[in-house]
Amino acid sequence: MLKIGITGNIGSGKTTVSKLFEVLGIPVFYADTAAKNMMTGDPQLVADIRNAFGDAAYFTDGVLNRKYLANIVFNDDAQLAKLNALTHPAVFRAFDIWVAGIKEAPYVIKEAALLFESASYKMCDYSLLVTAPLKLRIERVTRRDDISPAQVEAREAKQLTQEKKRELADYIIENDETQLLIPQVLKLHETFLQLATP
Ligand SMILES: CC(C)(COP(=O)(O)OP(=O)(O)OC[C@H]1O[C@@H](n2cnc3c(N)ncnc32)[C@H](O)[C@@H]1O)[C@@H](O)C(=O)NCCC(=O)NCCS
Ligand SMILES: Nc1ncnc2c1ncn2[C@@H]1O[C@H](COP(=O)(O)OP(=O)(O)OP(=O)(O)O)[C@@H](O)[C@H]1O
Repeated sequence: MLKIGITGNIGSGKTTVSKLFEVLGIPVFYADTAAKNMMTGDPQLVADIRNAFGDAAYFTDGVLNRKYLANIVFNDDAQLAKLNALTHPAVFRAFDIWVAGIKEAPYVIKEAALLFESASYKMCDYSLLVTAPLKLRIERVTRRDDISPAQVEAREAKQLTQEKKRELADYIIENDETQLLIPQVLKLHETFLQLATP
């Protein structure tokens, strides 16, 4: 099964692009959502996170306290590395299980914020980067989330630069609002269908 990894820096539009591929019938695995599901649903991971970050990482009803955790990890590289070391292996395993369960698709997509940083692109056949200028990405994320521009920039600083990712990516979608997204997605869909044809 052909595997395409979709990534992009914070606010680039990788989830928006992934949803367009879903509309075309392509199964998409959302690594970040999988991570979050396991961070509340996998008892071993929950115990590890409580041990590493304290019981305050969870509300009393078991919901992950994302603000608390974000405040710790996005202000301290060692803490972020600790969280990544706990969550990423679990996400990798979940992706393999998910792919094994897909029977009838020409190709599948893994959407992951940290595709290149976590080396999970090595488990994909091709990578697709969604890009947009930082100013626009900050505007998008502060409009979408309860987060300040400085907090968006702090997260951006924890990710490989967009320029570095341009060098690593096999395909690029420019989501800077000068080009429409849908035609770019349709063109790549055709390319991936051809790549998937034996
Ligand atoms: C720290 C958490 C709780 C903060 O939650 P919050 O709702 O504030 O942010 P959200 O998850 O929506 O992430 C928004 C964006 O932040 C950036 N981001 C998230 N996790 C990371 C990370 N580990 N390193 C760098 N940037 C990150 C990404 O651009 C992401 O798309 C959450 O991001 C998390 O659980 N991260 C660990 C899981 C993970 O590594 N996910 C990344 C892909 S697998
Ligand atoms: N071309 C576009 N035009 C207008 N709004 C857009 C466009 N692309 C994305 N957005 C909006 O910008 C915000 C960020 O997009 P999206 O959530 O897809 O990005 P992301 O890369 O997955 O973000 P994050 O890294 O924060 O998870 C969303 O609110 C989305 O609706």
